[in-house]
Amino acid sequence: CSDELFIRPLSLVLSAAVRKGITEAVARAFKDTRVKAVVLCGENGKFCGGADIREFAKAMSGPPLVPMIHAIEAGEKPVVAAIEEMALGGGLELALGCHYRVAHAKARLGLPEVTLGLLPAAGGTQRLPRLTGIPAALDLITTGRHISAQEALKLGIVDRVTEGNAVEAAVELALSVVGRPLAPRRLSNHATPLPADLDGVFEEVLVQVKRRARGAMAPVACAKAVRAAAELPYSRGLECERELMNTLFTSGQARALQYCFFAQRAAGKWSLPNGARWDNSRPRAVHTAGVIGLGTMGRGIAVCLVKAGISVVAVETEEKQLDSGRRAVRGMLERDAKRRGVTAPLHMITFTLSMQQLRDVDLVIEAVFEDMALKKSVFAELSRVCRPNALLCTNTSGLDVDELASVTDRPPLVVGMHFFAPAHVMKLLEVICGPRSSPETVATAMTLGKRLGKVSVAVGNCPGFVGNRMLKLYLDQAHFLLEEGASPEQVDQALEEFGFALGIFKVADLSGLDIGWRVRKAAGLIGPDVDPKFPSRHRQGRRYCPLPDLLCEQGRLGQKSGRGWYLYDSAGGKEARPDPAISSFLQEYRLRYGISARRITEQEVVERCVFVLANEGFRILEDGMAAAPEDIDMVYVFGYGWPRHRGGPMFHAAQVGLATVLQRLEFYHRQNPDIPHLQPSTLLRRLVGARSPPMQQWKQHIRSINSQL
Ligand SMILES: CC/C=C\CC(=O)SCCNC(=O)CCNC(=O)[C@H](O)C(C)(C)COP(=O)(O)OP(=O)(O)OC[C@H]1O[C@@H](n2cnc3c(N)ncnc32)[C@H](O)[C@@H]1OP(=O)(O)O
Repeated sequence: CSDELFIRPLSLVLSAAVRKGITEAVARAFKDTRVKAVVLCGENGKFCGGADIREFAKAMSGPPLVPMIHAIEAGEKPVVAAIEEMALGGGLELALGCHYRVAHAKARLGLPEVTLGLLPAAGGTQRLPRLTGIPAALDLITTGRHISAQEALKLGIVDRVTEGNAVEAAVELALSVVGRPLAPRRLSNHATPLPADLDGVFEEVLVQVKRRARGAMAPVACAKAVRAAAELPYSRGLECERELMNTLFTSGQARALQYCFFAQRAAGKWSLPNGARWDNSRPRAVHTAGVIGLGTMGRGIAVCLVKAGISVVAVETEEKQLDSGRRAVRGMLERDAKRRGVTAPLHMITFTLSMQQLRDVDLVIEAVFEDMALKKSVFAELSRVCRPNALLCTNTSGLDVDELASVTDRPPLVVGMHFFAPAHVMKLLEVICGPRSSPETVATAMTLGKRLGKVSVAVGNCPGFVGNRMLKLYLDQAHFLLEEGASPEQVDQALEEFGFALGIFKVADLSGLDIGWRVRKAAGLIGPDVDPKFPSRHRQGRRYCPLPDLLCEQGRLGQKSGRGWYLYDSAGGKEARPDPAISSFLQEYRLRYGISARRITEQEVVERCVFVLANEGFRILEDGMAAAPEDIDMVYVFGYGWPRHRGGPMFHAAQVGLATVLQRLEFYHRQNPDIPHLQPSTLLRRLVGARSPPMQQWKQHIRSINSQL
């Protein structure tokens, strides 16, 4: 209409073209005497997803965001942001520069820059604290969490929430405020409301952010920028925001986190050598699912399915297990519902001892004990019981999916779905594509994973798949380092300093040392021919470390037994304490085998553990067990506590420099010629020979296109 001007950003993100469009249109609107007020809204019902992250890697072009937002705020006509669906990052900062904000009830708002290694540097760290106060701003800016429109209303971030059309509501508001003074609506004019104990608030936040993301720079910089809003006038606060942003922007951490953003999305775009892809294979609808086995994994999987709105039939073999499984699953669902203020969907799950109850389900996820014979008998039975087109999935963590498929009447409908414990919490799902899994089956498993809130990564069918195949070698290095002179706490500390959520020995204690023990027995590494008094340090033609076996023989099984690599207060105790008994045990061991302990540096711990991961990643790429380095990285970031701000083992190798990684591996291999996995992989050598091309080009250097996917 003639008295208003609608300005529509062109896309989801504030690209150079969109910034240009907004800048020019706002200037026109402010000049045009017919225009009384301005409403900013997005295209296709989405306000704005923030700056265009892809532009960060390029030279800056188009009008910068800060002056654009400043011009809006300084304008003499009211500007109202109509927030539909989302206002994130620079999008929310743009809205904060407007004089009023109206949000649709379903909209999400947030400043997720910290998750990209950045801070809200378009005035967000200065305007938000002035609006909400310090504690709320610190929370939103240092975590990057998205909030609902209702929470935004409570915090004062939006002025109105509507169930109806947000643009119409914004127009109504805009027209109603024409002529009112704008100065009080300019957030940069506001004084920041200060909490009584300012120092205490910041100290607490710094402790929290350092605990949450070890070694990550951005959350600390975010807190510093908010502190500037508390202590400095707006313009000086803005300078501080800019300086902090400049440091972050060029950091390796920001590059790694932005890489993770795109890698996570790329992992969903799977493809198989037969031409089947994410965009040409239709997933099946899944309304009902069976879960077999209600141990730790089965319980978590059942909870995920129910929470995603899928009816579940949960099967156990004995009344006792069924009862404890039922109690555990119901408890988890009830606690979750209570947290979210909703009713627990207990009616969506039935518990039974009869496999027959699975006859009508769309898909079954088997989560029984990791034993091939047992799993085969379950799959043979499922073949008889389930309807012919039901998908059969196994939650194996490393067994041959094709061997399981071979006992069924439907190999194309068999696929691996490897969840990570606890399955209702951990974000990773490895989808194991057997050589006979059909495109539709793979598409269904990948889509189901997404529906369960997981990051699904398609991987090939080899022992341990991607994650555990690499983990084995990482763990081996840690054990060898103990033999050579390190202590578990020294290794863990180095890895935690690097950024891992937990050191490898703490992880091993948490998972239970008997798991690996069983796997080694099954692999024939432990057996009657091993001398119990003096177990060999060489098995199957390579160096072998019997330390974890010796621990298991002593009943030190980890946290659950109160003792493992660490000491715990009681069985199941959480706090890991260094155990002097382990120190003596290691000394005696070295003495017995004539190993003279040497001083091991933090650098050696990290390089050997981390480079061996990347080295195996290169072998996985060569073997065609993962389609791209991004997939390997996402497995590690979402399943193995790899620090996201280091991008993943493959990204880290590229960032350190492939030539350096090669040279360090060669060095360690020369020192340890009996550890074949320290020998640099062919692909790594070839990439270094080709002058370390960027990751997107690595595929071109894989000689035999040997994809198992
Ligand atoms: C001076 C500095 C000022 C400001 C700094 C910033 O604003 S940094 C950016 C802050 N914004 C974000 O972090 C939001 C990132 N995006 C998202 O969280 C989600 O993409 C979103 C917007 C909630 C939409 O989610 P949805 O699940 O619907 O889609 P999907 O994630 O698959 O994304 C669709 C495609 O859009 C691409 N994309 C999304 N956001 C951005 C972005 N900010 N920049 C560039 N590209 C973006 C995404 O990669 C997908 O494309 P694809 O080709 O499929 O990878």
